[in-house]
This record gives sequence, structure tokens and C-alpha cells, in this order.
Amino acid sequence: MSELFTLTKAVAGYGPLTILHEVSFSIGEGERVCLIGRNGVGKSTTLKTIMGLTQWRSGAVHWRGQDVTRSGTVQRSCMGIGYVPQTRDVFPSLTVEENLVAGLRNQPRSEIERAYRWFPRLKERRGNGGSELSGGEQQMLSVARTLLGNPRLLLLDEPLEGLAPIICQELMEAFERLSAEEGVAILLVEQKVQEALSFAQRALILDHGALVHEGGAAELLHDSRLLDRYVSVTEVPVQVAG
Ligand SMILES: Nc1ncnc2c1ncn2[C@@H]1O[C@H](COP(=O)(O)OP(=O)(O)OP(=O)(O)O)[C@@H](O)[C@H]1O
Repeated sequence: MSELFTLTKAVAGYGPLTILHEVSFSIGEGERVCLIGRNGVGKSTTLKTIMGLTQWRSGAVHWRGQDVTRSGTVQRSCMGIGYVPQTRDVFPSLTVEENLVAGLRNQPRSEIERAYRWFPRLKERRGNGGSELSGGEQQMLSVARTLLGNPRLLLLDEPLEGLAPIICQELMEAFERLSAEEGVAILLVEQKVQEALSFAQRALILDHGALVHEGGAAELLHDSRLLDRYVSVTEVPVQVAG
């Protein structure tokens, strides 16, 4: 598997606050990796740092072997990094289709049909306003809009948060197809540890802003010692939105 993206000794944070301490890892072309850890350890900050959205202090970022440490967020997005934030950035007053059009850069409008192929449910709701969508549909829209940029690496920040199990399954299946059929590499941050480890080939564990484990996801799924130590495996039931 050839290397797509590498973070080397990344030190980053917000204003004067340093959150990540010398975080290093690579992601191969088409690889599925999950990043897990307890609340507040810096998982979202890692994704934001990859997108160039945090205060960078030291380290290096390479994309296909090229040093892109100094590239801004727009350049990183144009290179092929797609980011779906935890906030599901959907324009509530625009329809599904208008939200997708807003996500087009130089691509033809016909690309929207491609997004609908990933999430047929969005086609059925193309005329509905963003605010009329369920949580799951908003997440699909947020992912679909990011996919219009044809990313080679997709960063997903807790895409399953607050969603019903059936919707979680639908989303995870779409992510698996994306990886298998289009060879898109995926870095998944997720609190639903079982789902994340079942999806990923490799797992990274973050603790207090430092990487404390890197290894096969299938092995980690059965390593209760490591999971107990670094990851909260007890999932608190949340109010679900379909
Ligand atoms: N914009 C910000 N400004 C200052 N501090 C921030 C900001 N965003 C996050 N932090 C702090 O950075 C630390 C790491 O937060 P981050 O959201 O990256 O953790 P996380 O592992 O993703 O947590 P969760 O699982 O709860 O989403 C926390 O202490 C948080 O309060």
C-alpha cells in the first residue's frame, strides 16, 4: 500500500494552548484507519490539524511524499483531503440539492447524481430543506457534499453521534463501499468503538494529546486491557434521531 498522508511529530493546539504532543502516523492509499480515545484527548483536534485548522507549532505534514506543512486549508482540500466535521455543516434554509450545489467547486452539476448514488435517500429528499432532515440525513448530506470534492482521504468526525442503529449501519456500509469501490482512504474518529474497530483495518489510540497505541483494528477489538485503559467502551445510551 503506497503512502498517502503522513503526520510527523505534530505539535498543535489553539491560541497558546498546546493539545497535540508530537503525534506521528501515516495513512496508506485506500486504507481505513480509526482514531479512538476518551473524551477530550484531542481526536477532533487531530482532524482539524490535518486540515490546517489549528495553531501549528512544529512537525511536518506530507501528502504523497511532498511536504505540505505550509499549505493552508483550501490547498489541502484541493489536494484531496475531505473533512466532515462533527457539527454536520448543513445549510438549514437551503434544500438538499441546493446544499449539494453549494459544495461544487469546478465540477459539473451532473456530479450531484454521483452523490445521490452514494445516498439514494438524499435524492428522495432533494427538495426538502436542510432543517427538515433527520440527524442521519443531515449526516449523509454533509458527507455527500464533501465527496463532491473527490477526496482521496476522508476525515470523519463522529459521524454516528446520536443516530439510530439502523442509520449507523447504513452510513457505515456507505463508507465501506467508498473505500472498497473508489479506494478512498478514511480516517474515522468515533466514540462507538465496536463499530469503529469493525470498520477499520488499523487503529490509533490517542491519550492526553499523544499517540499511545497503533496496531491492527481486529486485534484491538479483543484487547480489553488496552480498551479499558485508554478507551471508554461503555457507551452511554443517547436520545436517537433517525
Ligand atoms: N477551539 C478551541 N479552543 C480551545 N480549546 C479547544 C478548542 N477545541 C477544543 N479544545 C480543547 O482541546 C482539547 C481536545 O479537544 P478535542 O475536541 O480535540 O477532543 P476529542 O478527543 O475530540 O473529544 P470528544 O470525544 O469529546 O469530541 C479539549 O481540552 C478541548 O477543550
